[in-house]
Amino acid sequence: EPDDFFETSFPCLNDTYRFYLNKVTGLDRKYNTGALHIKDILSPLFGTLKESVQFNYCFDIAWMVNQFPPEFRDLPVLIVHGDKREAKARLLKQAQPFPHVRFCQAKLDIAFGTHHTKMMLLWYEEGFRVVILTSNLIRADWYQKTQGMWMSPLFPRLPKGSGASAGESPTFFKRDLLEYLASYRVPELEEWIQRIKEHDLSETRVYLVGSTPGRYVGENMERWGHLRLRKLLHDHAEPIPGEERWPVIGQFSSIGSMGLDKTKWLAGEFQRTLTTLGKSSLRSDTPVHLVFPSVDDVRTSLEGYPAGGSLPYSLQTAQKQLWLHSYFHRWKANTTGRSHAMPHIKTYMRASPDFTELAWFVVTSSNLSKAAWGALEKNNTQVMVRSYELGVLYLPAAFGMKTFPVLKDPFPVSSSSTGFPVPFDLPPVCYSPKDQPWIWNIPYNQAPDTHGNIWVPS
Ligand SMILES: O=C(O)c1cnc2c(S(=O)(=O)O)cccc2c1O
Repeated sequence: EPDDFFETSFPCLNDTYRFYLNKVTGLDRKYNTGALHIKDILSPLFGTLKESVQFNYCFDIAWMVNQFPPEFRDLPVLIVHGDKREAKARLLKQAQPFPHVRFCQAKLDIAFGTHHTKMMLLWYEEGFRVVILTSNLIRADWYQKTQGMWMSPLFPRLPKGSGASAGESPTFFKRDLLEYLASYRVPELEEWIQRIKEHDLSETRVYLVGSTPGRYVGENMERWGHLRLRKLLHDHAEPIPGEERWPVIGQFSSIGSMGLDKTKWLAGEFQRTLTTLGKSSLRSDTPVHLVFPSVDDVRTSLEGYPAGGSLPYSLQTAQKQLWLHSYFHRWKANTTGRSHAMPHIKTYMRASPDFTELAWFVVTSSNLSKAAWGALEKNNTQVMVRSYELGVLYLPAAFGMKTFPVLKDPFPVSSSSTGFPVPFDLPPVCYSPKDQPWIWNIPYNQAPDTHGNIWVPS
């Protein structure tokens, strides 16, 4: 049920799951009803903004300022980023003309870690809203890519003097969000932690799945990354008869080094997590489908080869793990009209053998990488996470269901559907023998893209 004046006035949003795709320029309008542009998210229709925080990786500050409606355009914005040294200087220089934009540098003390987390904290006159998303704050990420977000309900202020545990949700989202923010250990977020404490987050039905750089032992191993996901699936999902035949699907826009064979991480600890449902886990016979665009998917996309600029799979990494490519499936999304809008969204899910039901669904900033999800070390007594990541887990039990039915036609969106709007076609389609995974740092000059261009990286 729409939770407040704002959402009822916005055209038909799916407020069962609050999972939305970005608008894509150039699609039939049918495929953009219920999809959101950044200007929609920041619109007064969702609340009267007072201040906001933008957690992200890549920023175009002047463009970002312009996405706010004029009446909100000079309200304070805090940027949480991971840039250092010259990159940090360039970022701060971008904000020279905008005194209302301030910065907070996230600590990145482990090599190759990045600040991938994408989140908006929106403080309104009327309350508070959280958006967890996959898009950078640059024009190209909101133009012709498939991107996703979870948009929270409007969280009202708690009555004065409410206790510390007030406003908690059945999924402990308030505690977990506060712990995630506290993990930055930066003064700039203190006032935001305090503000969130004063609000009622009890209507939240998703679980928070975050990553914060560090080396974790003991109970702390289950706080972040894939061991956090495993803990949630162990504690809040039910075993399913014949679950070994329920495939796992991972879909992402970049890939890290997975080691010399599948046992090193993917088919070991990561698959053990993804196949957990209640007490049972590692099903080594469970099908694992990985969705990553082929060269032809990129070539024939709306953006053409330049879409590959946001699919940073390098030749150096790919040639060390040719075994991985046998898991790959094409990017096909006729269901959402987005087969030619390359994915920058990242999603993970467990589907029924006939792909009509889901046991769970995750939308996140996390790509297929040990840096994002964490990797066990020291004989499985420690887990190392390199990057900041953030996503949400949808579990049927939190929606009073046993499984999520897969929604066949998500567009135009229907606000009351109980079907889950999976953003791409199920079952995923295997690469043909001629298909190759997109690799971003090699030339493609044999066939022109949709704009008649070839790709010759420098
Ligand atoms: O959205 C992100 O968090 C993100 C992070 N990194 C990217 C890179 S690279 O830093 O890996 O070279 C290259 C192209 C796109 C990227 C991107 O979209």
